Amino acid sequence: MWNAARFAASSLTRSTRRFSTAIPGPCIVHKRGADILHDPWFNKDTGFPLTERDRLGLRGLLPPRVISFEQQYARFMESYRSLEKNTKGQPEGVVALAKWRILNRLHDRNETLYYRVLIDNIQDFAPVIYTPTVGLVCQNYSGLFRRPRGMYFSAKDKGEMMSMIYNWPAHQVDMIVLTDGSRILGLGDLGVQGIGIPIGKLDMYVAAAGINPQRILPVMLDVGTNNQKLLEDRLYLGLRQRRLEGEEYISIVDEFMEAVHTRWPKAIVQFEDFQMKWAFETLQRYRKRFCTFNDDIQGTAGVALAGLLGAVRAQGRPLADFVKQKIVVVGAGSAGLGVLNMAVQAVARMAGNGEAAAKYHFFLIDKDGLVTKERKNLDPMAAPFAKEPGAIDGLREGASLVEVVKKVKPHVLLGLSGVGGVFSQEVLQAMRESDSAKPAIFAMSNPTMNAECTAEDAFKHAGENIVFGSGSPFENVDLGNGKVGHVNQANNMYLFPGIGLGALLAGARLISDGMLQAASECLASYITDEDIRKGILYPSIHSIRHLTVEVGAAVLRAAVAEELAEGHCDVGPKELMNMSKEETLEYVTRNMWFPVYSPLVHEK
Ligand SMILES: NC(=O)C1=CN([C@@H]2O[C@H](COP(=O)(O)OP(=O)(O)OC[C@H]3O[C@@H](n4cnc5c(N)ncnc54)[C@H](O)[C@@H]3O)[C@@H](O)[C@H]2O)C=CC1
Ligand SMILES: CC(=O)C(=O)O
Ligand SMILES: [Mg+2]
Repeated sequence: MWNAARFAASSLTRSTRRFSTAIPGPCIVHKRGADILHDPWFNKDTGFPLTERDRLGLRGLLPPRVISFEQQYARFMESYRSLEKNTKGQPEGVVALAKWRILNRLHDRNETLYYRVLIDNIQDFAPVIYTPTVGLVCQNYSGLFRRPRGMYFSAKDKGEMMSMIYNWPAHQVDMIVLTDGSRILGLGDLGVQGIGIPIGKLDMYVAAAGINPQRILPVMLDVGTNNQKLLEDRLYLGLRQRRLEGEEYISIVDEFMEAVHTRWPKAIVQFEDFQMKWAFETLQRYRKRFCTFNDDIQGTAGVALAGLLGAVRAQGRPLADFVKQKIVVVGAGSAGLGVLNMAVQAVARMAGNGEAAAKYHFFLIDKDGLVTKERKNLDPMAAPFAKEPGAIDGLREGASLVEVVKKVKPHVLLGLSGVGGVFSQEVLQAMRESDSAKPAIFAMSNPTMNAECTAEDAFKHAGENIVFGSGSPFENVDLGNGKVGHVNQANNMYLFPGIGLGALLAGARLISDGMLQAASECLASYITDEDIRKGILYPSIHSIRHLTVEVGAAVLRAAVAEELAEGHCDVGPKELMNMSKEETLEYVTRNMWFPVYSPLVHEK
């Protein structure tokens, strides 16, 4: 297995590392000849040196000229840039899918080159392999399907999973992203087609956290779909049945979790894009037994909290003023409730009083308007945030968003509703009357068409003085006279890679609230006061690998402090405990994979 392609980590800076002359250690392969060319983990295309071609039985299977990694890289980028040029003016979706296809073909052929171009060009490529294009890919997945990636466990595999898990070719798996496809971004139930999400998230793990791509596993749990259009689609590749519910459903997830942990006891499982009821239920069910977390509930909450704290700083106020901020959260799903729970914990910590007082300033709105205690069938997860009807500015059960904003004059308006445009012109204009000198608007739903508002509309209607964040990327807004409205990408991608990396390198037994809080605080403190004054709440995606080192180290140190760290490979818990902050950063960086061609050595 590939274990030596690691770079001297201390040289990692905020900028991207260029081609190095350091000779990477060898990598053992158990294949020869054409089998290697067809294995994207080991394939180097025309980059195999002649001696290696001899060693591996490749002579004659490739054109004779050896092309260097740098030349291959340049050649790929040239094709990508000409594709961009040639598709100019074509519909957005067509261009997006064409870009995804060219990257996907490289992914399927040569992972080393793929991850290198991804890391170096993350700003250009993240929107293709992650949100927004990944949403379009999922919607069209059955038609786009050419080669499988990851594993599929279906309701038909009940009783077989313990043996199926051994069909995966890698001996070791560190990071698993699992979905059941029931709530893919803001696009709803996409059934088996949701596999694109675990693939995209794990690509971000490799690019940002340096997780070895041979040790990642995207997984789809196909328990059916309630999407009628898909059930009637003759091309649909998933089970053509309605979703399992209740005991039948949970027994499938249980069996999968047992199978994974039998084969890879230290693997971390990230739950992604589960509908709310199962998102919370599975989190409670597994978080104490396995090293697992729910990205939509916990990763999103950490990123949002960092943004909320940044918004306080942007107003020129001390952090302690967070307890006085009035925050309207639109969307009472797994993401919105996750954010509120974490924000309440933060307020309670800062104010040193009970959580009940903290909730006073938080307002929750769902598809039926303001959530109050009068709500029929009030969801128990939303109940702690339900307001006493009439108690605040006379606001009644089900009050509309615009009414709430007009009466509350919130410091922050945060959308996790999955509904595009729900921050209408009237709502945004009402934010001009906010009690904040610099109101914050977060339109966090994905993909772009599901964002609660566009960046342009936010600055146009709510005023130039806002801070703005969106889940999917938007261009900065030209405000005229040389002024720029900065757009932050408020996306859990700034935390989940570091959470997974820190937990992995700690050998954490589980992922605690303290570890998640450490991740969020690390992100919040990453931004300088000077940047905050410009409305910058999150780092540029260029810095994501550097940020992830810091987040990973913070998570690791929190695991050590809580005595949850059992050690990783040959680094035991005592050694982790004795590491200084700098040594922890160095340890994390040293263990991150970086794509270079390693000499391949064949072993039977
Ligand atoms: N930026 C980021 O990092 C993340 C963004 N998200 C996005 O958040 C969105 C929601 O995700 P979940 O909470 O998991 O979904 P969910 O389906 O659990 O919850 C959606 C909530 O929105 C409410 N809602 C629907 N229509 C509404 C309307 N017109 N006005 C007000 N509320 C309305 C629903 O009642 C429900 O409470 C998705 O679009 C997802 O892409 C989720 C996780 C991370
Ligand atoms: C970003 C993410 O996890 C979501 O939109 O679901
Ligand atoms: Mg998600």
